[in-house]
Amino acid sequence: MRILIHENYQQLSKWTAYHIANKIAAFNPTPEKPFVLGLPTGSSPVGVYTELIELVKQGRLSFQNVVTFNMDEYVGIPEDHPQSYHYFMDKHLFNHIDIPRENINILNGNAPDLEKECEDYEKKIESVGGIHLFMGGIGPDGHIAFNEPGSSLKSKTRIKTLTYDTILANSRFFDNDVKKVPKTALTVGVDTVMQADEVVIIINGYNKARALQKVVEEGINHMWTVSVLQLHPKGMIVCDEDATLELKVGTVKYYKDIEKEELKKIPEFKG
Ligand SMILES: N[C@@H]1[C@@H](O)[C@H](O)[C@@H](COP(=O)(O)O)O[C@@H]1O
Repeated sequence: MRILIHENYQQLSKWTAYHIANKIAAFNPTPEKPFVLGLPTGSSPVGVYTELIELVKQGRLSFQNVVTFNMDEYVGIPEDHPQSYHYFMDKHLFNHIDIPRENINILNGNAPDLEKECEDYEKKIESVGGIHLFMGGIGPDGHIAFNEPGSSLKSKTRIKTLTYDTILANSRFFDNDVKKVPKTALTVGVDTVMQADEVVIIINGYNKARALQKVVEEGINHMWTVSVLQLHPKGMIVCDEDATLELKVGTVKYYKDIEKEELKKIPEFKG
């Protein structure tokens, strides 16, 4: 598992966006052979989305042959609700890039049969040949997508009940009223993410420091679901200095040293 410690959020966002853009360009996607990208919501990826939009606007990157799968969606709020993940993705990415609407996949939290919706989502991922790169964020409790503590590390797409911690954390988007936050969500499973060829997880800010410490310095544990990344052959955490607060000084030095060439690069986009 690689850990890239960037000075700040801006640098982290730029590095990650350029990393993704380079992967798409190098793949040389076509309608028959699209690049398949897994995407998260939340505040963590917003900087990456802003950078990707900029590359598209400059005419240097195209999403014409990119197929996306989002991680999760609340159950029971309308798609045009400002806090739905459908709305979020349109606002922060899809409305500003050249991706065909039919290439966008987001779980439908209002489907008449939610279990079938989840099964169909897995089948759809399979039918396009799997996900090439899955980008993710984490909750302060180390959850990935909505795989709350205690989720099976082999889980697939399904309905999950949200923990009080998550409801509380997300109430900032619902007028700070926990009662307004949906209590269930549809989410890809831990294993759905792990099946991707490459996984890139963004961890930024002080409130993620404890989770980062668990994931990097402790073992794989279902109580910190993102820790399963230790098993991925191409797993990467991209974090900022703030998130490293709980890591040992030696750990931080170690990763900064082995990644120093990569960090120096602030990658160029070659596409
Ligand atoms: N389901 C989402 C996660 O996918 C996301 O990673 C997390 C963190 O959000 P933020 O990036 O705003 O901290 O929020 C929600 O729980």
